[in-house]
Amino acid sequence: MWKEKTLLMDEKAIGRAIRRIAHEIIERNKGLDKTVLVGIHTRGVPLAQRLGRELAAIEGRHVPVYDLDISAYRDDDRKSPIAVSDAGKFDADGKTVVLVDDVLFTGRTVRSALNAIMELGRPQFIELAVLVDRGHRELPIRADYVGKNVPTSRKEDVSVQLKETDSCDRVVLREEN
Ligand SMILES: O=P(O)(O)OC[C@H]1O[C@H](OP(=O)(O)OP(=O)(O)O)[C@H](O)[C@@H]1O
Ligand SMILES: O=c1cc[nH]c(=O)[nH]1
Repeated sequence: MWKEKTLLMDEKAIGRAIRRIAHEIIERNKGLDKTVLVGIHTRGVPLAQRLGRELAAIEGRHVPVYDLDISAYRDDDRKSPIAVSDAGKFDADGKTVVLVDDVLFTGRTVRSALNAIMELGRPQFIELAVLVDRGHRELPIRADYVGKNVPTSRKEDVSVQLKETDSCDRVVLREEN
């Protein structure tokens, strides 16, 4: 049983973090000409969609958003690890792919996502955006865009809740009861 300990981000803080990351992506990539977003299932997908809407609102242009379901990849179902959620086919060749996830912990999910993307094309750059970086990396992986850095113990858990998948927008630090 998990017990909620601390509210790390409320709805406003999540919204502000996504807006800031959108500005950082535009600044770092000098626009959005080659940018595509890939949300990692589950909560990376609505976060990528929100980021896509922010980018469109700021720059006045559409940015493709795709879903990546790592569980399909891990189960060795190579048929379609990328579920296309945007018009047209996933095309990463020469592009800047921004991977989006809710929490970065050991880095193993991102490693699987990198494998899946590299098998599907040859992006020029792959960047990583996460809402929360909670530390404890087990692989040499870091995020380029971070909503909030949260020092945690290994016994704790960061629970990201989003309206699209949960009943509300909040990020909570939990501990085992
Ligand atoms: O850096 P890591 O150690 O890989 O941990 C981070 C991953 O763990 C969670 O996903 P989870 O596998 O719990 O699935 P979910 O997104 O469906 O909740 C989270 O959404 C990240 O994708
Ligand atoms: O704390 C954690 C660790 C991995 N994935 C999560 O969603 N939270």
